Amino acid sequence: MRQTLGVTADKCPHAIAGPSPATDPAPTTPAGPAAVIPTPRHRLPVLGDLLSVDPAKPVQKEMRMAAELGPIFERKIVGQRLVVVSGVELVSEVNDESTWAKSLGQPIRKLRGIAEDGLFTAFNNEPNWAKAHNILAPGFSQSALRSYHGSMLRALDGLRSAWDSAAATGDPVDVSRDMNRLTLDVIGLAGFGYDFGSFTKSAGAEPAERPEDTGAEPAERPVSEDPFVTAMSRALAHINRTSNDLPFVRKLFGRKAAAQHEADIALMRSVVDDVIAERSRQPGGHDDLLDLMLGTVDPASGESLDPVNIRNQVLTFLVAGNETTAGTLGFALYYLAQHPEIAAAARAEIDAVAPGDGPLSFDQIGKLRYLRRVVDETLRLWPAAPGYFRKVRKDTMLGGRYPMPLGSWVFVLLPQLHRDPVWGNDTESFDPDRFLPDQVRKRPRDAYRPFGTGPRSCIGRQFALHEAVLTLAELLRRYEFTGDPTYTLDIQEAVTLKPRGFTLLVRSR
Ligand code: HEM
Repeated sequence: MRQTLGVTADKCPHAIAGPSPATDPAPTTPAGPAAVIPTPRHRLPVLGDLLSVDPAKPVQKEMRMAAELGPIFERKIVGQRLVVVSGVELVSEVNDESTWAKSLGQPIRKLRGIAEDGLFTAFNNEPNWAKAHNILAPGFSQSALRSYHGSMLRALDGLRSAWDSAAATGDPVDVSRDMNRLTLDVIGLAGFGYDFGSFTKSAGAEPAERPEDTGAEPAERPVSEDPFVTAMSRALAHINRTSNDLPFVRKLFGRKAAAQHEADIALMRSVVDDVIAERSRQPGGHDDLLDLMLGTVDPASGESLDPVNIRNQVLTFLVAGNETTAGTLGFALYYLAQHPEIAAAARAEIDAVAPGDGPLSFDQIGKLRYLRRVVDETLRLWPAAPGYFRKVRKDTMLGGRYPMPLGSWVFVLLPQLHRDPVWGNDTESFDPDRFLPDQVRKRPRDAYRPFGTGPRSCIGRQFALHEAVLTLAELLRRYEFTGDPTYTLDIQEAVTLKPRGFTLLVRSR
C-alpha cells in the first residue's frame, strides 16, 4: 500500500491540540460461530429491501433502522448488499488499518467524475494519492493555517455586511445559504487566491436546476451567480440524486440531465485550468495550497504533481472543503439559537479572550475552548459528512461472528455511532461539556469520528475547525440572534447534511 508513505493523519505532528482520548479498545473480538447480520423485515424477492429506502433522507432512515436493528445491519437492494455499522466496538474493528482500509462507496465513486484521483476520491493504491498527501500536508500545518487566517477574515467581511443589512432591515437570514457562501469564499481565497465574491454576486441567483427538468428541489439554489458555482451546485445535486437510483431508471429518464452534468464538469475544469494557468505565469509568494502544489516535490518520490492532478486537487478542495464546513456552521447556529444559555457562555468566553471589537487574532481562536466544544458537540449530533466506507483486506469475522470475506465493505454511520450508549442515555441533548478533557478521556477514541479514520481521514480538519470557531466567534460577538420558534430541525441530505429552511433574525450587539 502506497498510502503508508506519508504520515498517517492520526499521528500527524500537526494534529489538533486537545484532550488526549483513552486508549483504543483491542480492535478484534475472538472468532465464535458465524451469525447472520440482522436485516429489515419484509424483504422482497428480487427487489430485496427496496421498500426500506428513503431516497430523500437515506442517512436519517438508516439511523432509524440502526436504532431498531442494532449496531450492525444489512440491506440488499436489487442484489446490491450494504452493511451498515454503528456500534463503537464494531467501528473500532473496521477502523483497524491492518485488516480494513478506506473504500470508495457509490457517492464517492460518483464524485470521481468531477475530481478523478484527487485526494478524497483516489483509490488507496493510486500513486497520486501518496504524492499529493505528502505535498499538501504542510499546507494544513499550524503555520499554514496562520497564513490563511487573514483570508478567512476577508471572506467574513462579506458575511458581516450581509448580516448588518439584515439587522438594519429586520429581514431573516437564510443560514445554510449564507454559510455556503462564506465557506466557498474562504476556500477560494485561502486555497487558491480566487475570490468567488459570493455575497456580492448573489443577487437574483437562479435555481441550480429547474425543478421541472430534473426533479431538483426548488431550494437547491447556487449560492451565487458565478457560473462556476452554478455548475458545481448542479453537478453535486445531480450526483446526489443519481447515487441511489437504479441504472435502468437513469437510462430511461436521465439523458438530458446526464448531458448537462457533462457540460457542468467541463465548465468547472476549464475555470480551474484558467486559475492554474494564471498562477503558473506568476508563481510563488501567495502562501496557499496552489503555490504548494505548483512549487513543491513529494519528498518520498522526488516527483511533483502533474497539471491534471493539480486541477483535480483544486476541485476536491472546493467540494470537500465547502459543504461540510457550511453544514457544520448551520447546525451550530441552530443549536446556539436553541440554547441562549450556551450562546451566552460562548459570548462571555469571547469577550474575555478578545475584549474590544477589532478582528480576532489567530492565537485568540485557540483560546476559545468552550466555543470549540460547541463545534465538537455539533459534529457529534450532526456530522456533516455522515459516514465513510471501509473494505476488508482479508477474510475476517467482524465482531467475532459476522463473516466478511475479502473484498466485503461496510458503511460507518456516524450520527448513530455518535449516539452509541457510551455517550450516556441523553444522546439527543446538546451538551458541549461532553467534550471536557476528563469526559473525552473516559470514552473510546472510536466513539467519535466526524473526520474519518486512518491515513485517509480529513486533511482539512484543522482548517475546518479554525474556520468554524472563528466564524461563530465573529458572529456571536457582533449579533444577537433568534431562531423562528415554529421551526423544527429539517435535515437536508445532499452527500453532506445541513439544516434546511432554517432562518435567524439578527440584531447588532
Ligand atoms: C467540518 C468540516 C469537515 C468534515 C466533517 C469533514 C469530514 C471528512 C471525512 C469524514 C473524511 C473521510 C472520508 C472517507 O473516509 O471517505 C474527509 C476527508 C477529506 N477531507 Fe474533510 N471534512 C471537513 C472539512 C474539510 C475541509 C475544510 C477540507 C479542505 C480544505 C477537507 C478536505 C478533505 C480531503 C482532501 C479529504 C480526503 C483525504 C484523503 O483521503 O487523503 N475537508 N473529510
